[in-house]
Amino acid sequence: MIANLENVIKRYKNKVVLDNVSFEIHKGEIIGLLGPNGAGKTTAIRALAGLIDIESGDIKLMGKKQSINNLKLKANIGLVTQEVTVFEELTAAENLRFFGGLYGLKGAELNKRVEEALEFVGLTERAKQYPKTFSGGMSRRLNIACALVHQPEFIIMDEPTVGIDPQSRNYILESVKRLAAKGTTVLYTSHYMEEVQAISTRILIMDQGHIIAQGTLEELIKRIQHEEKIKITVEFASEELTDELKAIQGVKNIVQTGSEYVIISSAGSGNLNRVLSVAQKHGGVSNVSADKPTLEDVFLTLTGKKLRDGEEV
Ligand SMILES: Nc1ncnc2c1ncn2[C@@H]1O[C@H](COP(=O)(O)OP(=O)(O)OP(=O)(O)O)[C@@H](O)[C@H]1O
Repeated sequence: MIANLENVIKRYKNKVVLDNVSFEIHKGEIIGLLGPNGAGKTTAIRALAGLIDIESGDIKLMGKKQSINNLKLKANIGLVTQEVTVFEELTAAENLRFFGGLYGLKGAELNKRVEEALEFVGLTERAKQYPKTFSGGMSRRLNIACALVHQPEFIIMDEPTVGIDPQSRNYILESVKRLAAKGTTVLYTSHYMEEVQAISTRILIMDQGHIIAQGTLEELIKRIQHEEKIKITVEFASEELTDELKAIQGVKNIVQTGSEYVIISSAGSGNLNRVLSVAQKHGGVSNVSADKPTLEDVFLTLTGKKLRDGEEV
């Protein structure tokens, strides 16, 4: 077992940010921790990495109790923070030498690790350049290299792809898979469900301080497969239409984005005709589809919110 959180509670002032959070991470897994802004992902990671105290509960890393003072345990993990934390006045290689040095690496071993880390993130050619000359994506890749120069067995990445170009984003996602193929365990947080869906061997869904579901993508989708999902595009969206759709028997959730409505009903509701006749009454429908469920639907069914913007339905 790489990590184990048991009934972890963390509060900031009066707000419970981690509310009885429990999960396990096993060797070689790529865990995708998915949740909207403010769900508690970064707080969970900080607690796991021993950067903050918790109010109650237990956190174990590699079988040992995690705490703020456990420096030895921290040496076994790599943490890629949301903010890029490289030094602008050091070259890419010098940054890596600095971080490697913090973990006690020196001499030939340090040189080798620095070269490997640069190669791993595709920055070998940029070794002697300063981060201020880098694109956002390249800086993020250097940030990742700094967190893995000491070759930790567990690497935690907090939204490493926010605000970068698609090419660097793909590069980072591929590098996560390559890390896992080498036996490194990865915890990857994101509010992009496509990323989590693409790389994770197991997914944890977090909302308002709770882990609300966990499992493989297939397992999570199976949980909601009995739901009906109807997508319609209407000619005239209105509050009255939304209210009438909500009132149809069996309808559990409705998400409206402009003129598009996604209507989730419980199993066997057979609501397609009812939905269409309500929409007809309000000006007609220009498009209808019934899609296969995605991770976004799992989130929507469990929370009644869209993942991307945390918007209430
Ligand atoms: N140091 C702090 N002091 C007070 N409140 C905090 C602190 N850190 C986080 N919070 C609050 O705790 C909640 C969870 O925040 P957290 O950063 O863990 O969420 P998140 O899921 O990582 O979101 P994001 O994707 O925006 O980073 C938020 O409501 C946030 O405002």
